[in-house]
Amino acid sequence: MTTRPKRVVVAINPSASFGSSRDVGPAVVQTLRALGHEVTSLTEPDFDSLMVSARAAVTSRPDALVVVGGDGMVNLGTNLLVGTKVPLGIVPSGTGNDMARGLGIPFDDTEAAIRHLDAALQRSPRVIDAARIRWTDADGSASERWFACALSAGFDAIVNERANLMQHPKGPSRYILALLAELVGLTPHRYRVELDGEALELDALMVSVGNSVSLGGGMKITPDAALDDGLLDVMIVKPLSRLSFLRIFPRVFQGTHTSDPRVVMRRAKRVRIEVDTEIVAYADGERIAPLPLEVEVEPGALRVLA
Ligand SMILES: Nc1ncnc2c1ncn2[C@@H]1O[C@H](COP(=O)(O)OP(=O)(O)OP(=O)(O)O)[C@@H](O)[C@H]1O
Repeated sequence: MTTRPKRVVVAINPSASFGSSRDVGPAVVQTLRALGHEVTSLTEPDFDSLMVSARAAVTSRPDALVVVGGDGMVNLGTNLLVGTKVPLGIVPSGTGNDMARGLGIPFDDTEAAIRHLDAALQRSPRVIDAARIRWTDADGSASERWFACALSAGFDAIVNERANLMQHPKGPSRYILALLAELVGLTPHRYRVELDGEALELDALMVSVGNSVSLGGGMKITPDAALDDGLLDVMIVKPLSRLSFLRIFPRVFQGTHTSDPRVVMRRAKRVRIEVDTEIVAYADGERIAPLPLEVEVEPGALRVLA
C-alpha cells in the first residue's frame, strides 16, 4: 500500500510504564517520518504541560493526534479531541493499555502498533462514544472531564488512590502492596447509583462504568461493552467475603465474573454515583475527584485510528 503523507502531532509520555518504555516515543516519530509523514513531536516534563502544548498543536487541525503512553495519555487525547474531527491515534507504551486492547490495537508490539497506525491513517477513522464526567469541586464550581475507557468508583479506585499516595516502591509492585493493604480492610460502602434516573440504593464493594471492556491491563470488568452503542456498561459488586472476592477476582480476566449473582450488570446513558464515605473516582487510570459525580455518554464524540 502506498502511504499518503499526513500531518501528525505525536504527544509522548516518557514516564509511561514507570519509564521503562521511554524509547517508544522517539521510535514512533522516527518511523512515521521515514514513512513520509510530517510529524510534530511533543514531550513535556509533566502531563499538564503536555496537555497545554498538545492543545495548541491541535488548533492547527492536524490529520491526527497520536498519543504514546498508556490509558492516561488516551485520556489526554480524548479530552483534547472530543467534538473535533481530528482523530486520535494510539501507540501503547503504558502499563495497562486497556483502550488499545478494546480497540484491537497491538499493545505489546510497538512496530505492529505503528504499522496499524499507518494503515489507519490512510482510512476513515472509526467513530466511537466518549463519556463526560461532571462533578462539583469543594469551592462549589462545576467541573468536567472526559474518559474513553472506564471509570472506577469502588475498591479499585481506593487501591489506586492508596498506591498514588505511597512514596515507595516506585514500580508496579506499589499497586500490589496497595491492593493487599486494602484487601485486609475490605468493606462494602453504601452507594446510591442512578441509572437514567432509576435509583439503586445498595451496599457494594465496586461500582465501575465502562465505555470499553477492560481496565487494569485486561481485567474485563464490563466484558460486553461496545464502544459505539451509545450506552455505558455498569458493573456493581455486592458485598463479598475476602475469600469470595479472591475467588471471583481471577474470573474478571475472562469476563466470566458477570455470571455470579453478586455481580450486577446494567446499561445506561447517564449514571450518577454517590457514596456514604470519601472515595476518589479514577477514570482511564487518572485521578478525577471525590464522589459524587455523574457520567453521561456522548455517542460518536470521538474519532479513533483503529
Ligand atoms: N512527562 C510526562 N508527560 C505526560 N505524563 C506524565 C509525565 N510524567 C508523568 N506523567 C504521568 O503519567 C501518567 C499517565 O501515564 P500513562 O497512562 O501514559 O502510563 P501508565 O500509567 O504506565 O499506563 P496505563 O494507564 O495504561 O496503566 C499521568 O498520570 C501523568 O501524570
